[in-house]
Parts: sequence; structure tokens; C-alpha cells
Amino acid sequence: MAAEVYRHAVGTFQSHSYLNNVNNHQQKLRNNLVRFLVNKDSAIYSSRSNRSLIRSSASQTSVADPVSLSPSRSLTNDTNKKSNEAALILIRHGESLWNEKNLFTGCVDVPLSKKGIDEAIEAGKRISSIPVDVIFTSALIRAQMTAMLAMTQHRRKKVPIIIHNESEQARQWSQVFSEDTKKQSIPVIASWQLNERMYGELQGLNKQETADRYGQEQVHEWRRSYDTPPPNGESLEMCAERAVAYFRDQIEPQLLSGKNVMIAAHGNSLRSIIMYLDKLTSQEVISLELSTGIPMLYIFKEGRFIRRGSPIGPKEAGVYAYTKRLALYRQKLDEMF
Ligand SMILES: O=C(O)[C@H](O)COP(=O)(O)O
Repeated sequence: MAAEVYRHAVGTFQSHSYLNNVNNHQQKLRNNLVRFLVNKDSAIYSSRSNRSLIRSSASQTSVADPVSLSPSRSLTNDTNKKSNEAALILIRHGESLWNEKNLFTGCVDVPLSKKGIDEAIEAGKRISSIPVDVIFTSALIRAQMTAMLAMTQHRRKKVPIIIHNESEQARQWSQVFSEDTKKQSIPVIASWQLNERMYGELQGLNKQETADRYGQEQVHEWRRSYDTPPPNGESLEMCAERAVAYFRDQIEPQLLSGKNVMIAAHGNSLRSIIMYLDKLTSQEVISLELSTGIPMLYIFKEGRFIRRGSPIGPKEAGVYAYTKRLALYRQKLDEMF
């Protein structure tokens, strides 16, 4: 079903070269991602040819990692009882060079501005004591820069490594042959489905000048309505069809297996995911605005997403009062680093 939703989203834009490229790669990407991320036993770092050699499962990692909170290490009295709680961090990328110039960006691949770099580092400080086991980013550099810069601040000091599955050669050439090194790494999965909404013929236009030309109301409808696409672009609804399908197919299984996930993405791909997590209506999502570089924390527990707002700082007690698991993780970091 997700594939049908996905085809619908892509098929709508057959005339656009960007999405045609996407269409060409979609099956390959989906196959690769399914192969690597299906469940807690996914061999995230492995290739098909040497899976047995470098297999890394959630449970194996947790046994060797003294700071890890594995699903089997429940903080309840019943130590055998499995907890399926996991943290989910969402970050909209820091300010980009086109945000700075007030230009519609969409799927144009623009890097962070100096302010955006600072925002990403600040975001990293805010989440520096929250566990991160796997990172998902869009295919765009501003989201990837944000994830990487944020992780430079993380107290656990694991190394985020971009997973290259785009070809068999890429898989072969990026293999890691040390179990210890893998345990000190965080896989980073980059996917076009988390990209910013495709802004069509508004990409590269100045937002204020566009409002002056077409009127504030029309531009607000293009930018914030649920189902009105900008000229030859994606509406939020269309963006949601691919971003939420990806979240459900690829990210939820990670959370279900107890992995703590960070997603670095974009204003509108994240709005659509938050709409799904918070069960917002198409009316309610109109007023949902996300600032650049502000991390938002959810706890996934018993199949539900519990919104915890934005952590305000690594030392802020409230951040760690969210769950016993997060408090214990921070305590272990305090003891070890
Ligand atoms: O693509 C863009 O221009 C921005 O990242 C998001 O723009 P918006 O706030 O107009 O949706």
C-alpha cells in the first residue's frame, strides 16, 4: 500500500526531471532500505556478501555498549519484561543560505548559512544526553549538515556514518570490518522521501516579492494549506504521502525494536510527519510552524507517540524527567564521561 501511495505522489509529477530521477531510483532505494532496516535484527552495516561477518543487531549492540539502554534492560522491577520505549528526535535543519535570503528553496540543495551552522550546534547541545541509535536525514545537504553538526555535541561521542547503498559497489567499498568500530558508530540513512516539499515554480523566487505579486493570501495558501499545491509543486498532502509512508515503513520499525531515532529534515516534510504523530487535522496543520534548528522530542511507547516538546538545554532537569530510561541514560553518561 505504501508503494501505491508513493507511486501516486511521484506519478503526479512525471514531467519534472527531479522527480523522474527519483522515480528511476525509487525501487532501488526501497529495496536497499528494506534490506537494511526491516527490524531490530537488520544488519545495518552489512552487505549481502558478508552479512554473517559483520552482522549487528540491536541486542548485540546493547550487550557490548555500557551506555546503551536496550529493549531488554527494562527499568521496571521486572528486568525480564521488555520495554518498547524509544526516543524520537525531530530537527528541522538550521537556517540555509536561501532561508537567509528569503527565497523559496524546496528541493534545491542549498547548504546552511553561518547562523544555520550555529543553530545546528546549539540543537546538538540540547540533545547531547538523549540516546541516538540511528539517524534519518533527507537527501539534501542542509539536513545532513544539521545532523552531523548536532552530533558533534553528543556526549556519547559515537561517530555518525552515512550508509551508502546506492550500488553494490558503494556497499562493498563502504564496509566496516571491526565490530568494535561499528559499536561506536551511528548509521545515517539519507532518503529523498524526507526532502522538503517540491516547491514547483516558486523555487528560487523571493517570498516577499512573490507575495507582492500574487497577494499575501494566495502565497499563504501555497505555503500553509494542506491540499493546494504551489504551481507545478507538491501540496503538503502530496509531501505527506511520501514522507509519512517512509516514516511508517522505515522508521517506525526501528522505534518498535527499541532503537532511539533522530530525524533531520525540513519544514514541510516534518510538518507532515508531526501531523501524523499528533493526529492533527488538515485545518490544524495550517498553523503548525517549525523554527529552524530546534529539536523536538517524542517518546514512543506501547505504540503511541507522546510529544514532549523541545528540550531547552542539556542541563535542564525537565528534559530528563520525561522518562526513567532517559534519566538513567544521562546518569550513565555522567558516570562514564
Ligand atoms: O523550502 C523552503 O523555502 C523552506 O524551507 C520552507 O518554506 P515555507 O516556510 O514557505 O514552507
